[in-house]
Amino acid sequence: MKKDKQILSVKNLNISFTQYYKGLRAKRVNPIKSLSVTINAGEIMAVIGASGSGKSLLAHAILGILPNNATCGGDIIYCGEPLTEERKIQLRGKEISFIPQSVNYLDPLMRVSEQVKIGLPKKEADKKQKELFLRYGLKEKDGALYPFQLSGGMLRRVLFATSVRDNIKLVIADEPTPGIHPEALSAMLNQLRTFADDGAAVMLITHDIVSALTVCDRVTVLKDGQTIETTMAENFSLDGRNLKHEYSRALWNALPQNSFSIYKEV
Ligand SMILES: Nc1ncnc2c1ncn2[C@@H]1O[C@H](COP(=O)(O)OP(=O)(O)OP(=O)(O)O)[C@@H](O)[C@H]1O
Repeated sequence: MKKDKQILSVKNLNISFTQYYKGLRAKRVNPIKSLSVTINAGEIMAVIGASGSGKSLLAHAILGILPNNATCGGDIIYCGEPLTEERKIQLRGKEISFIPQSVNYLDPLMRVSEQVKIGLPKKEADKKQKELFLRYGLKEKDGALYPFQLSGGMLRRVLFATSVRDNIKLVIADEPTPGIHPEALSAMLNQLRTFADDGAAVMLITHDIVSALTVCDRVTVLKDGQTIETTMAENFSLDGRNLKHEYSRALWNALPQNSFSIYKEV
């Protein structure tokens, strides 16, 4: 895929909710007012902002998973065409990959190895699932477990592994890395870079801007449901301090780059 081609363009997104109380329409709230972001092929865009600024709602609007009481305005263009609700359903889990913030997206009644296989070509599913387990430090025996039997950090890795598929054009990663081991962090950030290097557009929603700056190309800042800044990662500064320059390079150098030596089965 040609790099620099625009994959995603969100223009003037507006989301409001009708809230009900005891079955009666009570009031409308409008947390997303005018939010715009574009992401090109080959690019990782970090989306940051305070809690409640609208990061997850942006992701959910793109993916078509807003609740029924939401009204959504503005334009979402994907590969040059409007991303209709029907196309969202068709492309989700195929061309459009989602790494959700909540581990509740995992099926509580399905063994984790089966969940990692969903959407993989049948012939290669077993082999690929084993590769993904190795890459994200999951042990073979973890595969036989159900989500409630895994630790929080392990669940994050399972969620991440379910997002790695062939032919992905857009990745929406909503806070994929909280509370995980440095080796898993390194593997996940490397995977996001690989998605982009293979031509995908990647949206990385996060509060961990120092980690994000190790891999992202640009940063979009949201405040109260609006885009207030989009800048190159190299130039991003907070209170006058250039974070990439001062911290992210050091973090990247400190992260383990050998995948999961300590997890390998003996
Ligand atoms: N179903 C809903 N009904 C009413 N308001 C909602 C609904 N879902 C989200 N909101 C509101 O929209 C705002 C943005 O929520 P969102 O989840 O996008 O925040 P966020 O930036 O992802 O926060 P965090 O960093 O804490 O995950 C919040 O004020 C939230 O309360």
